[in-house]
Amino acid sequence: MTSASRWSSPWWLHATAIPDFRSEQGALARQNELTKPPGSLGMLEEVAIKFAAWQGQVKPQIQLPQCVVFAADHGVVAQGVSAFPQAVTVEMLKNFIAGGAAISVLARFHQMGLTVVNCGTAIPCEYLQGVIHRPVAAGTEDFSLQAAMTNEQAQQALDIGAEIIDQLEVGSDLFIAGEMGIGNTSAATCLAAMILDLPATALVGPGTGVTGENLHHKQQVLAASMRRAKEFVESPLQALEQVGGFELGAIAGAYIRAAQRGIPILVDGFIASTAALLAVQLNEGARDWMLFGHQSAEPGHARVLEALDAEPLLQLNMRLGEGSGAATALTIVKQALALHNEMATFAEASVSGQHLVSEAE
Ligand SMILES: O=C(O)c1ccc[n+]([C@@H]2O[C@H](COP(=O)([O-])O)[C@@H](O)[C@H]2O)c1
Ligand SMILES: Cc1cc2nc[nH]c2cc1C
Repeated sequence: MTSASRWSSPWWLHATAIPDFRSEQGALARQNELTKPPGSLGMLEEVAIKFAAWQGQVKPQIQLPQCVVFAADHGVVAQGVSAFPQAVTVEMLKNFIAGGAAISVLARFHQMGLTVVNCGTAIPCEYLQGVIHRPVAAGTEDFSLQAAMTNEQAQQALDIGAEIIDQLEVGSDLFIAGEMGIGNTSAATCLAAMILDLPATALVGPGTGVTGENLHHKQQVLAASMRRAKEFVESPLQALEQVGGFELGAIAGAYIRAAQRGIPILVDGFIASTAALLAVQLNEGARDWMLFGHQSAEPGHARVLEALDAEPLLQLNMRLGEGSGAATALTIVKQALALHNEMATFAEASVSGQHLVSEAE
C-alpha cells in the first residue's frame, strides 16, 4: 500500500531526484565547442543539455523509452459533452493492444514500450488480456451533480501511477503518459480551471469535435459544474476529487514518481499537461523532470502550458491524446541528442584538416 498512512507523509510529497548540475555544465560547454555558432541549434541545444543533467552524463542517450496509456471513463458524459459515445474508450483499449491505434504505430516506430492501464472504464473490460487492470470504479460520478470521486479514490488513482512507474523495465530512460477517456477534456478543463482559478469558459474547447450549439452546451455544463464544486475545493487533491478523472490522477501520480526516480518525462497534450499541472501542485519538484512535446489544438492547452512556464517542442494542430504528440516529439528529442553527441568540435574539425575557427577567436 503506497497511500498516505496516519503516521507518515504521503509518498507524493517525498523529495524528487535532483538533476546533475556538473553534467549540465559539461553539456553546455560541449554545445559551445561544436562546429556551429553557439545557440544556433536553438531549443535542440536546451533539450540535449536537459537530458545531460537528467542522465548525469555529458553525452546522454535514449535507449528504453516507455509510453503508458491510462484509460478511464467520465460520468459527466451523461450531460452530452463529447462528440463520441462512452463505448469508444473500451473499443480504443482493444485497438491499442491490437496495434492499430496512432500510439501503437508510433510506439512501433520508436521501438518504444507501450503499456495500457485500465483505471476504470464504464463498460467492464477485465477480460481484455494485455491490459493492466486497476479499475478504481466503473467511471467517475457525473461531476455536474456531485463529486467525481471520493478522497480514497483520488488517492487510489495517484497510487496506480506510482505502481506503474515502479514496474517499468529497469533502465527505462524516458516516460510518456498517454490517456484515453471519452469526456476527459471536460474533466481536464474543470481541473485546470480549478487549479488556475479561471472560469471554465477560459479553457473549454471542442475535444473530440464538439462545435456550435453543442460547444455552447458544454461550456454551460462545465461552468455549472465549477459553481457546484468550488466550495469543496481547498487543495489540489480536492480539485481531483471534485472534477477530475481516474486517468488524470494516475498520470499525476506517475509523473511525481518518475521525478522521484529520476526518469525524464515527455508530456503530451491538454489532458496530460493538466495532469502535469496537478502533479506540480502536489509536488513542485516534479516540474524539474518535464519536457513538453507539443501544443495541442485544444484551446485550453496554451493556458496550462503558460502556467507551467513550458515551451512545447511542436505545434502541429494535433488533438488526439494517447501520448501521440509526445511520441511525435520524441523524434526531435532523439535528433537533438544525436547532434549533441556526434557533431565534431572545432578542435576535432581542425585536427581532421578543415580549419574551422570562428572570427572571434
Ligand atoms: O491531448 C489532447 O490535447 C486532446 C485534445 C482533445 C481530445 N483528446 C482525446 O479525446 C478524448 C476526449 O475528448 P472528449 O471530447 O470526449 O472530451 C480523450 O480520449 C483524449 O485522449 C485529446
Ligand atoms: C476514435 C478516438 C480515438 C481516440 N484516442 C484518444 N482519444 C480518442 C477519441 C476517439 C473518439
